[in-house]
Amino acid sequence: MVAQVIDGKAFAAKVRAQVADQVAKLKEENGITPGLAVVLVGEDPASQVYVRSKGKMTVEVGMNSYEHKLDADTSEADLLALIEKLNNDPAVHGILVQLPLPKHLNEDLVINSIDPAKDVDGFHISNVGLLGTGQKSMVPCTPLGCLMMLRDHHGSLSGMDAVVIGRSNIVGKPMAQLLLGDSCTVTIAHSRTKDLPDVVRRADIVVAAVGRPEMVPGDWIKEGATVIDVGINRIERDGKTKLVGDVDYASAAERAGAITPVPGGVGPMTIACLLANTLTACCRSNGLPEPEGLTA
Ligand SMILES: Nc1nc(=O)c2c([nH]1)NC[C@@H]1CN(c3ccc(C(=O)N[C@@H](CCC(=O)O)C(=O)O)cc3)C=[N+]21
Repeated sequence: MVAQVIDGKAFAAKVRAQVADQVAKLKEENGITPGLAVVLVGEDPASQVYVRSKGKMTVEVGMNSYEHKLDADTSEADLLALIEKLNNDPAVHGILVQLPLPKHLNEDLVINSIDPAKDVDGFHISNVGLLGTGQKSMVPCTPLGCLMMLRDHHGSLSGMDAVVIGRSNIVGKPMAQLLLGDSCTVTIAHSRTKDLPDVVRRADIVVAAVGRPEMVPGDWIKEGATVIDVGINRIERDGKTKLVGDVDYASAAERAGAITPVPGGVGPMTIACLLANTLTACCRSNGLPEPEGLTA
């Protein structure tokens, strides 16, 4: 089988266009402009690239973008004070604190200081609990993007066997919750999983989110399975830097029914879902109906 390529870049452009339409309507009918605040602590070059790209796309869909760049040695008290200010700012509907944070800052404490209604990353313990109990929440952007692509490709996911490789709070665990919510039979696999290849071979849906370049070879993939590759790993090959996923694309594409490429798969969907979440947060805070097709 030669896999159909799931074009995340094109899908993300469609999602952003939907968001832009709704933002235009909000402005015209309600005089409201959604606003997203992004907080970056320190100078990690990769983080700077992502933050720039998020800011650009936020403005492109017609929202207000507020960027806060803080020195790497910013104190926890100063960061918490900024978050408190953003929590109380009515022009700000979404707050994202770029992760990872410098070591001296307590990530859990910082994330849990964000107003859950503005937590567009969906990392606050309240949102994690709401998602886990099937209640309305803010859903983490990367898993939401994966779910949108899976629903678009399959229609219903009901009864499918899904294996999520990776158990992070940011991707693996919320991804498993969303798949369970769509009535998949879900396995969360990780570095200690016994017979990982055989576990993966049972799956109709494989979501790889481990952060290890090309660790899933094609012969772990069941013929016709759908492969969602969340990994974004920068590697050196033939003297050049190259972006690869957690899946060995070439061999997996020979067996999968459908597969997301890296780059151009999950990554662009993550940012599109961040904008979708900001719109959702804005609608909810104003007591307006939620945007259709942009929530879990
Ligand atoms: N609080 C927080 N929320 C995040 O959502 C968050 C974060 N912190 N820290 C860093 C990671 C990483 N991340 C990406 C988003 C888009 C691409 C993306 O668009 N990638 C493109 C191209 C990447 C490239 O060329 O470098 C692609 O895959 O096609 C990648 C990575 C969001 N993150």
